[in-house]
Amino acid sequence: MMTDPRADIRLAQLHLYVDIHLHDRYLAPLLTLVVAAMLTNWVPVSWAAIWAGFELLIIANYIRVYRAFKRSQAGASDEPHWARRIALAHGAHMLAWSSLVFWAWQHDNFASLVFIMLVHIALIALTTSMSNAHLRTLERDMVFPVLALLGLPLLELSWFNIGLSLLGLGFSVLMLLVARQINTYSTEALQLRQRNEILIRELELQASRDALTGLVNRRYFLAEANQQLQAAHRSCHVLALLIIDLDHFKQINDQYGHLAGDEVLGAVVDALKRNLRTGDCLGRLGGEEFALLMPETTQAEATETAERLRQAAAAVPLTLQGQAICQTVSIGIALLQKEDTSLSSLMHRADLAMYAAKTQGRNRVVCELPTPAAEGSSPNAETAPLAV
Ligand SMILES: Nc1nc2c(ncn2[C@@H]2O[C@H](COP(=O)(O)OP(=O)(O)OP(=O)(O)O)[C@@H](O)[C@H]2O)c(=O)[nH]1
Repeated sequence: MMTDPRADIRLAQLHLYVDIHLHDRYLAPLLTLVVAAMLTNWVPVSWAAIWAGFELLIIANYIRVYRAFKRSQAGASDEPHWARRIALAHGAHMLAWSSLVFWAWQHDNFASLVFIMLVHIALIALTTSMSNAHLRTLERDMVFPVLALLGLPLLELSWFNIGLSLLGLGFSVLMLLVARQINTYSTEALQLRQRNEILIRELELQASRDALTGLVNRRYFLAEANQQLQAAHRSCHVLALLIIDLDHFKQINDQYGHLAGDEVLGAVVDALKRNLRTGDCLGRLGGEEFALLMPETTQAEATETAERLRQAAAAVPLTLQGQAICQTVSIGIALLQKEDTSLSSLMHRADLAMYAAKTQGRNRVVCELPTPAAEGSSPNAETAPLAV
């Protein structure tokens, strides 16, 4: 399913926001205790304790929400939900700290003023630098600090308080502009990363796929087959390899042209694909030759599948220049033996079986003769002669 790339980026930004804010789990409780101790200069100890108690609960809650988000493996469509939950949980923290203005404010008390401004400036500076990763949450985080600044003149309507409020608001606006700029840069960086990931995925796909048929290419198939071969040896499982080759395909090209030949190749491969089991790997070795790797497959099962594929290819309805065409395939089967330490001997035997099918008239399946131990058991059998 396609997702909105901007939604993916917003989700990545929310992760960034949470990662940065998770540092708070050590610092915020400590700062809370220091500030509560200082608060006792202007409010009774019990009030400061209540403030600290609430704030510690709020910290525990937003860290719980952050962790739940990190564990949730949320997709891009869940981002608005988590952004709201996180903004709500962290908003409570912003409210608690912004409210210090009202707890500590005292008429004509210089120390209280310094405390308020210090806490408030630090709050705005920390918020804009820590929350800028996710713009919407940053804006929500800034609501309470700004409201607290606007509320200063309500405590005492004086030019001094109005000036402080304006200075604070000016500082907040400036910090917000800087935060937005940083957010623009981080968005660009995330977009670049996203584009790179898409390009790398496309390149990897192109490097492993055959453009005409969409099958895995020779290089990928051989790597996959080598891995399957080692795994089959380790677990003593049977493994079958089929080589599938189109019959008299040159005639199609010569008579109807290369484009028509491409069409036939595509149609035959589509028919083969429709008849595969999950777990089997069909690859294009080159030209009109294909290979099918069938893990945990006995000779009887491989022969049955090969026969099904042969019939499916021959049944593909093809019409070229008004003429009905029947494109057949010849299939050779080899089963993994204990002496097949590398893929080449197994492929060689499957190739020999396929050529035997060609020489015997094409449009048929040939399997190397099973030794008694090979059928339905481990790949520890002796190599057998070809059988038709
Ligand atoms: N249209 C098209 N033709 C291809 C492609 N790859 C290989 N071929 C052609 O496939 C033909 C293979 O011819 P041959 O190797 O003589 O085999 P054949 O005619 O199928 O005969 P047998 O295999 O003996 O039955 C050649 O004409 C190649 O040019 C391809 O991607 N598209």
